[in-house]
Amino acid sequence: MTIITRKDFPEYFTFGVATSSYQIEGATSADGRGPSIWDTFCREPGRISDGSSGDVACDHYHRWEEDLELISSLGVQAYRFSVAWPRVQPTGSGDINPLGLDFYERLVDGMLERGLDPYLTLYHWDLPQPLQDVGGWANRDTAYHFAEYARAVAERLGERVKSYATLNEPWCSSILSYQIGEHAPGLRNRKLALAAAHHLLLGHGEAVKVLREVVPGAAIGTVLNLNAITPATSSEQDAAAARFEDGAFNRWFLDPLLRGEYPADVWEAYGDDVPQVQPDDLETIRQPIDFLGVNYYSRSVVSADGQQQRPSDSSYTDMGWEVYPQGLSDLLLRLKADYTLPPIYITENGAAYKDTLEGSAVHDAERVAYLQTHLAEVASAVRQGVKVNGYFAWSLMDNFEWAHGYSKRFGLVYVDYGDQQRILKDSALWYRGLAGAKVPEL
Ligand SMILES: OC[C@H]1NNC[C@@H](O)[C@@H]1O
Repeated sequence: MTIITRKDFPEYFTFGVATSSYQIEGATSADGRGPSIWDTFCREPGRISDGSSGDVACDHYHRWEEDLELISSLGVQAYRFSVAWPRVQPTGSGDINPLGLDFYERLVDGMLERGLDPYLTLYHWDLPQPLQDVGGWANRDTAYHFAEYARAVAERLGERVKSYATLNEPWCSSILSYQIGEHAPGLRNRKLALAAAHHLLLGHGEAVKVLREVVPGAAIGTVLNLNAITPATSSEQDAAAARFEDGAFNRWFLDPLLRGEYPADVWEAYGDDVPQVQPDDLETIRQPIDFLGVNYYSRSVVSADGQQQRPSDSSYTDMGWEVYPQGLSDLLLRLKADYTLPPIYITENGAAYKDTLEGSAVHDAERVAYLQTHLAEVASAVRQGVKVNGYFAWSLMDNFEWAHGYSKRFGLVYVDYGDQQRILKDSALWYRGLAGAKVPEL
């Protein structure tokens, strides 16, 4: 296995860790926070594999100072976190809740005091429930409400926040949520899902306009989950299936954001389910961004019969995802070849494994290997000319893994949910050795 060191990365390269509000904060009714679609979803029987919710999670809302100390101890330069819209604007429109903004102001100031660069995500899936009551992202108005929420956050936090990402993984908050039904609000309607995807992208564009006005000195961008996609065999049928999957999963978001158009092949296949697009929408969506966040976990091996293939010579994480590091460099080189790109950040990369606490240690060798091999691919892509400015490990600590509840552990830090103790896994120690290393004299 390729052993990588800090000198494999450019001097300017940022190492960080990432989390999201609903997955770690808990305190779901504290200080004026309103209900989100995930609070609702978790109460619907059968939606969450272990019947849990984010009501307590990692209790980060109360333990944020301890957690900032933990992040700082990892030697990273940056912390990627998200703001809970329902804390800031409990109904999703109208009144702003100052106590909600107070929490994020404390958090951001706490980062700055510890020399951590705040990388903020405005929307990581916790939509205020009252907006869903009138259609959620399938309702075009939500895009405009999102821009006003972005204004409230940026006006309070300003350019103390180095980087503002509008969305996290719009494919998940539209297709997985409104068509596949695995995520909140748990609908199964492709027309609504494609409308939600369009309005998420429109909300991104409207929010970028607001952020350019309010925080012109901050970096502004968005975050997509993208897959490397491989046909199962060399047959034309499998190749066509892989092209379509690439179109529906990757290009459906990349093309509007970076080219101002939807992929024509996929648009045609969607027939009457395509979204209603107003004349100026795509110009709004395609505004220039300062960075593109890429979340990469695995690849898709696609066959014409629609079955996901599982190559027998690969290993798999606890999520059942193939460990395929080369897919990350393949993806980055493809993005460079096919698009005019802003700088890229790997805003999420990591793996769930069944971790075992042994005294006060977790020997997660598989996760160390996963991180090492994927970071080696990032270094390779950088050497080949892809402008990657940073990498955020998913996740800082074990947390609420959506429909899997607390049954999947992605953290570099183990969380004992019984007493909320945080315990550094071997992967945290390894990552500290890389991220915290002094940048070699060039
Ligand atoms: O499934 C692992 C992660 N993927 N991206 C979004 C995060 O919220 C997930 O926990």
